[in-house]
Amino acid sequence: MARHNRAHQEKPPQAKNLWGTLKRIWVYLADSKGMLSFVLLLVAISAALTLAGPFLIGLAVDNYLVDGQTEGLLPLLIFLAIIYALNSVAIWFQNYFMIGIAQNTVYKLRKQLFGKLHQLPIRFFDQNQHGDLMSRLTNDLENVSGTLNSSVIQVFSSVLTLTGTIISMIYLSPLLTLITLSTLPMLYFGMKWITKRTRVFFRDQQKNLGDLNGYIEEMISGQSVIKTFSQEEKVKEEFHEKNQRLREAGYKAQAYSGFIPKLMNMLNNLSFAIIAFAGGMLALQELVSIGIIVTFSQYSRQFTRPLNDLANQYNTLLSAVAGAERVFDVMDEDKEIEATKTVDLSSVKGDITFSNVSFSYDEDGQTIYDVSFQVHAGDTIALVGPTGAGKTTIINLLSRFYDPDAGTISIDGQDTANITRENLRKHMGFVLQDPFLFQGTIRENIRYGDLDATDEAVSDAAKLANAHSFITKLSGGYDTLLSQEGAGISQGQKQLISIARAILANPKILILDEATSSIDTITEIKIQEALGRLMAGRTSFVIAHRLNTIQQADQIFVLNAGKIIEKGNHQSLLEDKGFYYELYHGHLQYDAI
Ligand SMILES: Nc1ncnc2c1ncn2[C@@H]1O[C@H](COP(=O)(O)OP(=O)(O)OP(=O)(O)O)[C@@H](O)[C@H]1O
Repeated sequence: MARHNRAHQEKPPQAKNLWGTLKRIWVYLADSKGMLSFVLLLVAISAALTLAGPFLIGLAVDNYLVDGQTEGLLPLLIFLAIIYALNSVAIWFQNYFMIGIAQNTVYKLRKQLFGKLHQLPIRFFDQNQHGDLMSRLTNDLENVSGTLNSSVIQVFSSVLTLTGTIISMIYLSPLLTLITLSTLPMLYFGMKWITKRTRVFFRDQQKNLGDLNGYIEEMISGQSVIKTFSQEEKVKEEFHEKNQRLREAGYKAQAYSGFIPKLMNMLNNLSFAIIAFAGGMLALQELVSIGIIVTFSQYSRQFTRPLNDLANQYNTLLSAVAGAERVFDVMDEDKEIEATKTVDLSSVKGDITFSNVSFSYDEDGQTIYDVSFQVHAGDTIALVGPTGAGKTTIINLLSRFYDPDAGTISIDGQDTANITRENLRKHMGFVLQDPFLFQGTIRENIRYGDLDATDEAVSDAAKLANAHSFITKLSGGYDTLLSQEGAGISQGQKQLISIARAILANPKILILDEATSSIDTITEIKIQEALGRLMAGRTSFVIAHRLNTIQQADQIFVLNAGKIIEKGNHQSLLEDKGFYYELYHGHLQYDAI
């Protein structure tokens, strides 16, 4: 079946919602509320200990060092050492528990995102680059996890330390506090200038990373096509372009955010100089003590550090929010909707009716126009017509990969819109041109048709599918491990395995997409024979490319430009001397017969 992968459709740039996204992340974090409270308590303890250090050093200077009195100094220093040691222990525990919380949160996000992918319609996968989706599940989530690990603690600790430091400073000397804080406006405007730019660049960086990953994924899966068409140079060029774009976005994001520590450092030194100078002047007038100047010089670093941390965290936070937004974007996609009142089809006969079905993939143009037909249970229907006529689309509608815009499709008289997709597809089997085999043994791949099947049932199905003899000739037999996508066995053998899988699933309705690629005559005969057995007693829709399938079909639907233009069996259609007759005699270009 031709799956037309549409170019990745970019949504128009939207005002991204920082607080909204943070709130959504909080909902996940809130599940570990108890643990988080404990971490925050530890953060508060270590913030208090951080404040106590310089305060005690100031005391030591004023009470002991300035007076030259050493008695009592030692216990004070021991006390100071204990405070610093306790602080380290508290910090270690904060990190330890926070890593657990972050991992839990991202585990839940990952689980939900992966779950959501399975609820999305095929349309979504047609419209989004697969590698980009993978990037959301890996890079973007990793980004969120990394930030949670560090940011939550940093932000709380910075806010507490900052508030505590300023309160202590005001307590010690309001005047010196005012002088020290005079560098703040410079800091504020500098930061504003930088963060305004970095936010855009971080988003760009994540987007370009997703784009590059998507490209790499596609190029790795399409390696054989690239090689057969000698497109290596073009691919390298395209890669180079995307790689360059990522480099530029990354460079800008990092370079601008790299200014932040430099700016902080400069202001740090400046405020240190201001304290030394202004403090010295005040001390000369006996307005402050030497101890207070020492405490202030420590505190000034202590308040620029949390500010620095906050600013750094703000950037990491922005990049994580950009990642989280990309995750939430997928989570917010509309799920496939099932009817509220569904009928349960436990068994089906296989009568199928299309009544005035119309459908278009997008607003650009209609794909299927007013298609109506009736199929009796057990019949074989061949869908023929030029490429792009709508054969695959008819199948997509029947199996509800897409729903019609108008008209109804029914099975045994039941509108399929009222049957859940899962229920519907239980009664359908697919044998596609390029069967998808998973990494695993041949047995597991056949058993995919019915997970409860015994080994004996698997080999019986393989026998009916003419696959048994080639499987037993493989050195590993049924336990032969197939590498990804079934590499390691031939195209014809893959077909036989997929037929065995369909036989095991035992569906009432079959969808067959005949391979157009040439398969050697012996395998071809084996496939035809196996298909004959598989189709017996089932309603079969065949996107037919082979003459004998078409000739033996009970009904042939000739499609052209989304309409069924002729119906009948091979003989009657030839007698009509219409489109089919022309196709058959090669008067019309038709690459599928
Ligand atoms: N996912 C999609 N999104 C948008 N348009 C699509 C999509 N899939 C198919 N189309 C368009 O719908 C039309 C019918 O396509 P369809 O795949 O049904 O043709 P087909 O008869 O099966 O062709 P082929 O024999 O080449 O497989 C084509 O014009 C195609 O470009």
